[in-house]
Amino acid sequence: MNYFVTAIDTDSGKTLVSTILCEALQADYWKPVQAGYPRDTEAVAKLLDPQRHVFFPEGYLLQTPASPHAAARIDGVTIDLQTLTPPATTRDLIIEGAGGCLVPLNDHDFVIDLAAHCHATVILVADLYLGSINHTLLTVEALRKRNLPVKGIIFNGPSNAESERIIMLHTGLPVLLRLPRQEQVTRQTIIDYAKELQQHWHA
Ligand SMILES: Nc1ncnc2c1ncn2[C@@H]1O[C@H](COP(=O)(O)OP(=O)(O)OP(=O)(O)O)[C@@H](O)[C@H]1O
Ligand SMILES: C[C@H](N)[C@H](N)CCCCCC(=O)O
Ligand SMILES: [Mg+2]
Repeated sequence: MNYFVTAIDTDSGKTLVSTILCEALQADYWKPVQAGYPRDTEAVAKLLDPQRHVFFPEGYLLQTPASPHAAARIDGVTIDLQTLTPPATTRDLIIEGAGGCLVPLNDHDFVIDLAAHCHATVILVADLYLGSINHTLLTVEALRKRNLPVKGIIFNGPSNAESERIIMLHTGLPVLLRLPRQEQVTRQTIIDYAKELQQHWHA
């Protein structure tokens, strides 16, 4: 099964959550479009057992840390959604987006279109900064408008009980995990939160 990890913004914790998902589901990992360095694929691979997962090469590895459509233009390439076919694997595949849902890949397609193109179920990462209620509800509206299946939300970083309550009330989505801010992210962090995620996965 393919899972597409998106978020309400860039730097919301998709890479960290993707690593936990790979551990929890014993899944492989693919970042179709990487804009700038360090590569998310390397960050994920560093925290997982290399014997148990495949870390597929990026579809587009762009040099500039910018919106993919702009980074691609700087590199003199155009991102073509049709070339971004998920790699074949017998395991589950965790596909990590770039930035949020409506980040442009080119003048026509958005990151959210990749989720549909990959026939993936979406996992939404939301942090709880002031402004995140609006960003989260808008993101869920955009996903629903496209009839994309959404497995649930993962809240990342400092908690905010009232924000969580109102987001759950309006979206009806299950919370798959709450991931507090870590002083240090180690292999043990990934193992611990993978176990917690497994408990909510089939609930
Ligand atoms: N819960 C957390 N505890 C500690 N550090 C975190 C946590 N969540 C995210 N970070 C750190 O914040 C930074 C941004 O997170 P991350 O790279 O996962 O974001 P992203 O959504 O994948 O961004 P991008 O759109 O660039 O892919 C990273 O340095 C990451 O290690
Ligand atoms: C470079 C960065 N870390 C992400 N990979 C891309 C974020 C694009 C955000 C575009 C936008 O919403 O303005
Ligand atoms: Mg990332």
